Amino acid sequence: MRTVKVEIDHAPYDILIGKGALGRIAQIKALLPQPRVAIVTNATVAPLYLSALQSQLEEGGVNVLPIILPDGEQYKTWETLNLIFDALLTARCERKTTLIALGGGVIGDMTGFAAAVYQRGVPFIQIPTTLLAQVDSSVGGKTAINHPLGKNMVGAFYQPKLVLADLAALDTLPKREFSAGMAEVIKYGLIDDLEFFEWLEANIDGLMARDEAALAYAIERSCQNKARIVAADEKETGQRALLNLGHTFGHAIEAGMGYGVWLHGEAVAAGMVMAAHAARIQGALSDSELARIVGLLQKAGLPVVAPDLGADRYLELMAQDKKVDAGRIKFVLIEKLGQSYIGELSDEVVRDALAAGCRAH
Ligand SMILES: NC(=O)c1ccc[n+]([C@@H]2O[C@H](COP(=O)([O-])OP(=O)(O)OC[C@H]3O[C@@H](n4cnc5c(N)ncnc54)[C@H](O)[C@@H]3O)[C@@H](O)[C@H]2O)c1
Ligand SMILES: O=C(O)C(=O)C[C@@H](O)[C@H](O)[C@H](O)COP(=O)(O)O
Ligand SMILES: [Zn+2]
Repeated sequence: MRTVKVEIDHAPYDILIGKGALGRIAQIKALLPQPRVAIVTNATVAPLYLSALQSQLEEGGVNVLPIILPDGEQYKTWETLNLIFDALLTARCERKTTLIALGGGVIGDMTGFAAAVYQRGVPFIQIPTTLLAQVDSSVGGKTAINHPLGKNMVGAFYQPKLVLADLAALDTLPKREFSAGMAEVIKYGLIDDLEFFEWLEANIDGLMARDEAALAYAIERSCQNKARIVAADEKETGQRALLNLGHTFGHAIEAGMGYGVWLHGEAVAAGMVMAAHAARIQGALSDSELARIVGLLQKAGLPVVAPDLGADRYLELMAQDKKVDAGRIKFVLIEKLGQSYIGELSDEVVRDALAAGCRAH
């Protein structure tokens, strides 16, 4: 079992990565202020992993309330969040009840938000079951729901007490969802870890074949990168925004196409290609470096051409981005291969990058 430590000073916590992490009941129990948990999951994950977790907790003397939500990004809403509160209140869950998120990023984001606000805050634990959730959404404490006008528009920063990333859970993950997780993995290489980007180029076949050692390394390195960035800037007053590489374009794709049509990771992949085009236009990337980024994303089974929503529609959607400051859109930009920064783009470069990102390669 690999352990990554997240050192946010008021709330340090561990990320355990490895086969069997889901069965680390002692670690969970040690953190419970009261032997009572609510496991929030969805209709797809429940039949796969809920009963094993629930029975092990119950055998350990923990009272378990399962809450099963509908599955899908389109359900990351106020209405679904309310189902969690309805269940917690009906079962008279108290302030010392711990919420456990068992599922992908949608479940993690909603459970974290529910934990942040239920009775003004209860403890929560992340048990991520998708690759994306294991490398990204379960770590760092961003929680949210979507709004028809924009992604993750209502939420809170609220850290989990523990993250259990069980590699065995990935065995049941559909290929398309696995690829979506790879987008966020590749993102870390492009943000500030050229060595990891090159390791990914060398090991992409093994990763796509879900080789256990390669996967464990990629998840650990991704979590280390995320933990380092979040520890330096938990509330995104500066450098944490680097984790948004490809997301300004990507969130516009998700909202513009209708939540759930493009998976988050797919939209981020096409968004990173748009960011790479902007860098190419500005001379920060060569043609061959742009081709390396596109090639790696393609080998990971990801789309590299964005839907053509029209530049004006993209600009309208991107104007809702949470990084907008005094009306100006801030982008995560590529300085060179393996190094990114936060900055602005001229209207002309944005339009050229949007047009290039929507054209076939
Ligand atoms: N908080 C953050 O820092 C952060 C970071 C990245 C993404 N996100 C958010 O995460 C969400 C995307 O997460 P996701 O890609 O995990 O999507 P998801 O939660 O929708 O899960 C993807 C699909 O896989 C299913 N699934 C989950 N685990 C499975 C398993 N082990 N076997 C079979 N099927 C399984 C789910 O039911 C779902 O149908 C988006 O809402 C995105 O905005 C948040
Ligand atoms: O943790 C972060 O910070 C991230 O930006 C990680 C992203 O992968 C993730 O999609 C996040 O939810 C996006 O945040 P948002 O603030 O743009 O909604
Ligand atoms: Zn993301």
